[in-house]
Amino acid sequence: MPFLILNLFGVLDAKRSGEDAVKSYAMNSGCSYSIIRPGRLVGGPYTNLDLATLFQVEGGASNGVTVQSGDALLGDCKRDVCAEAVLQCLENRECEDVVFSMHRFRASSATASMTAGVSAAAAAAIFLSYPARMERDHHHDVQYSISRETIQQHTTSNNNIMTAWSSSLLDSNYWLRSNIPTKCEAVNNKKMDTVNNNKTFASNTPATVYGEEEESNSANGRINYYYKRMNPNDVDRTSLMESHAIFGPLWGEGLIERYHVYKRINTNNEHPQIVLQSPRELTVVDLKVGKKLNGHDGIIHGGIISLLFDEAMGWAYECLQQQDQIDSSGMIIVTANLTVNFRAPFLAGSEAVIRVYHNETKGRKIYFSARLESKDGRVVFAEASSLFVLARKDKLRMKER
Ligand SMILES: CCCCCCCCCCCC(=O)SCCNC(=O)CCNC(=O)[C@H](O)C(C)(C)COP(=O)(O)OP(=O)(O)OC[C@H]1O[C@@H](n2cnc3c(N)ncnc32)[C@H](O)[C@@H]1OP(=O)(O)O
Repeated sequence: MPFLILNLFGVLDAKRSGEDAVKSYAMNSGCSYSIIRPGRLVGGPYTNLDLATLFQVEGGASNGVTVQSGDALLGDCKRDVCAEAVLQCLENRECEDVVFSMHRFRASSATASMTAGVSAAAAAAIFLSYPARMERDHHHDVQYSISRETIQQHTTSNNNIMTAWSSSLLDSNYWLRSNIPTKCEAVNNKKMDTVNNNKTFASNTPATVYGEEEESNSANGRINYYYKRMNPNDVDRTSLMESHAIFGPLWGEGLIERYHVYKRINTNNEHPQIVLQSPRELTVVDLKVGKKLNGHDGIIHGGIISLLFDEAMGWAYECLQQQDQIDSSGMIIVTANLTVNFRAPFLAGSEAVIRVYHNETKGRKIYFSARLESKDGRVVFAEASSLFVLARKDKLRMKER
C-alpha cells in the first residue's frame, strides 16, 4: 500500500517517533532494545477497531512467519505469534538492538499440504513447542514453517522454538550485517544464570556468557563484573566493514557468522587489587564459524583460528588502553608475535568463545594470552600467546616503503 495512504493520519510518523524515543532512551541509559514491526494483527484476542476484528480474521492454520531486517515486509501477522516474538526478543541476545518486520509466512502448496489437518490452536501450540523447519529464499529473509514430518518427529520432544528462532536469526547473513554496526552499546547487567569460577555456562544460550558474575575471593570478598558489547563503530577505522578481514570479505554465511566482542567491566572499585589480578581477563568474543573455512574436511583451518585470536587480542588492547589510559598518541598497535597451540579440532559450524587475558606490559611491549573454548568451558580448542608492540605510525609508514 502506498506510504501516503498508510500514513494518512500520521500513524507511521507516530510509530517512528515512538521507535526513535525507545532507541534514544536505550542509548542514553545503556540498555538494549528490540523493535518488532508486525504486519496487520490478525487472530484473537480481537482488540483493534479494524476490519480484521469486524470479520474475526483468524489468520489461518499456519503459524509460520517470515522475518526480515528493517522495513521490507508487508502482510498480516498473527497475534499469538507476535506475542511469542516479543518473548523471544526478551530472551535472545541476537535480538538486541535490532529492528525487524514480521509477517505471516504464506505457505507454498507443498507446505500447505503438510500443515493441512492441523487446527489453528494446534498449529499455535506446535509453533511454540517444536523446532521449525527453516528455509531461506533469495531475499535472505528467514522463513519458518512447520511440516507434518517435523510434528511427527518431535511429538515427544520438549524442544522449544527458541533454539530454532535464535539459530535462524544467526543463519541470516542479512540480519547479522544489520546487527553488527549498532550505534547502541548495550549493557547487559541482568542477572542471567549464576556462573561459577570454572566458567561452566549453560550450553545453548549465548546470553549466559554475559551474565553478571560473582567471584569469591577468600581475602577480599566478592567482586562483580559483567560484559559490555564493544562496537566497531566506536573506533575511528574507516571502511571497517568493507576491508577488514573479519567484518569484510570473511563475513557471512558459511564464513565467520558471528564475532561479538564484549569487554569485561569490573564493578567493585573497593578491591582494585582483584581487578588487577594477573592474568586479567579483558575481553570475551562470542563467535560462530561457518562451514566454508576448512583446512581438512569439516575442521576449521588453523590460519583462520589464528586470525580470530589476533583480532580478539587487538580488541583487548583497546580495552586496556581505555582502562589503563595508555598514551598512544602517534602510535599504532601491531602484532609482533603470535603463537598458537591447537588442542582439539574446531569443527566447522561451531560456536565458541575466545577469552583474552593481559599478562604483562613492558614499555611499549604488551603480552596477551587467549583461549578458544566451548561455551561451557569444557573443551579448549586452541590457546594463544602474543606480543603486541606499540609502533610509531611514521616509522611504520617508512617500513612500508
Ligand atoms: C574496537 C575496535 C578494535 C579493533 C581492533 C582491531 C585489531 C586488529 C589487530 C590486528 C593486528 C595485526 O595483525 S597487525 C599486522 C601484523 N603485524 C605487523 O605488520 C607488524 C610488522 N612488524 C613491525 O612493524 C615491527 O617489527 C614492529 C613494529 C613490531 C617492531 O619494530 P620497532 O618499532 O622498530 O621496534 P623493535 O625495536 O624492533 O622492537 C621493540 C621491542 O619488541 C621486541 N620485538 C619485536 N618483534 C619481536 C618478535 N617478533 N618477537 C619477540 N620480540 C620482538 C624487540 O626485541 C624490542 O624489545 P626491547 O629491546 O625493547 O626489549
